Amino acid sequence: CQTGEVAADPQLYDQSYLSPVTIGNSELMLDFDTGSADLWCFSTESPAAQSAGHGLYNPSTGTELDGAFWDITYGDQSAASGNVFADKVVVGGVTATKQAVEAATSVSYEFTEDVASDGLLGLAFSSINTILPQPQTTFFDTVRNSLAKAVFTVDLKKGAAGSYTFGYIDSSKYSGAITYVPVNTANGFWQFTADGYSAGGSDSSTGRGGVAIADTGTSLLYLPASVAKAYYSGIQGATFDFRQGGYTIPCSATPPDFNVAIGGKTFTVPGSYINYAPLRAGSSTCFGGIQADTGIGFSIFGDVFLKAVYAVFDDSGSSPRLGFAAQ
Ligand SMILES: O=C(CN1CCCCC1)Nc1ccc2c(c1)OCO2
Repeated sequence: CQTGEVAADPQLYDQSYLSPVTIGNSELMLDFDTGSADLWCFSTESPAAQSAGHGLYNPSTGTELDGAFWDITYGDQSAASGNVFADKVVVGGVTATKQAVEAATSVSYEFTEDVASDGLLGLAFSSINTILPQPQTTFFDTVRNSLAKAVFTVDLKKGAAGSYTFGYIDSSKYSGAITYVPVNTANGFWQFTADGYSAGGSDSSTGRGGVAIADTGTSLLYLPASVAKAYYSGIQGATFDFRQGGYTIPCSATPPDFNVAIGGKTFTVPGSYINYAPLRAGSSTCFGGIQADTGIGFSIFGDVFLKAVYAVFDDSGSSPRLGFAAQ
């Protein structure tokens, strides 16, 4: 019965969180992403112009999956593609002896520029793995039956190292009870329904809830346009800046706390988390941590929300469920 824990190191402004993973005989820093289902990394096959500064996987330790290839495009239109090897992958002591490791032969500039990240480790459902002609399992699905309990947990923090655990829930990491809600796996995401939202101390709702996904790979909190609009209407100097691609606020603002009702419980995102980051170094205008989910099709509970809670991704029962507790 395997269990394990690995650190989640925040990158600048908590834009993403990176964790050490041993693949074959190299240790790489990967972005654990509950919003996708591919484990891919920069490799010795990647063009040098794209992989400069990144840790590389050397497929010589693996066994090539003949004829298998992968090609993924994320919601922010970043992309990567390549071929596939079966190799040993170890995360916090939890070992998958033959994990599908997707070696990149091409990546978009967003990944080239993010020199701290050597790739992604997908933790969504294997139904959306992009390997063709035969999709392969995520790391969690590969090791699931060998775990003490078929769960992983997410404990991200603002500006500090958090952790992911596999195979167990750590009661020292949260307060109060864990509130569980059912997950709809039809789209391959950890998808659930949020009941409603409100701002500040008031219980004046900023809007009804809706369909949402828990996504560690997305930095911000994308909500229905009406909820985002109502939230920013309470902040002096807040504006929707279409050139910046979303709501901005004065960096000097103190945004109100943001409350989310899930499973009949209310979880609070401190207002400071929503004063996300200066548009550019030294700017006095900041990008908002809450943005509209217009065009996405569902809300995205990314890191701005997840770093305010302890989250349990539970596939140990008859159907998957998500648990949330106050941190
Ligand atoms: O693409 C992502 C997350 N993605 C995770 C892998 C690394 C690159 C970023 N999130 C996302 C998903 C939907 C979106 C969006 C962003 O912006 C608008 O719609």
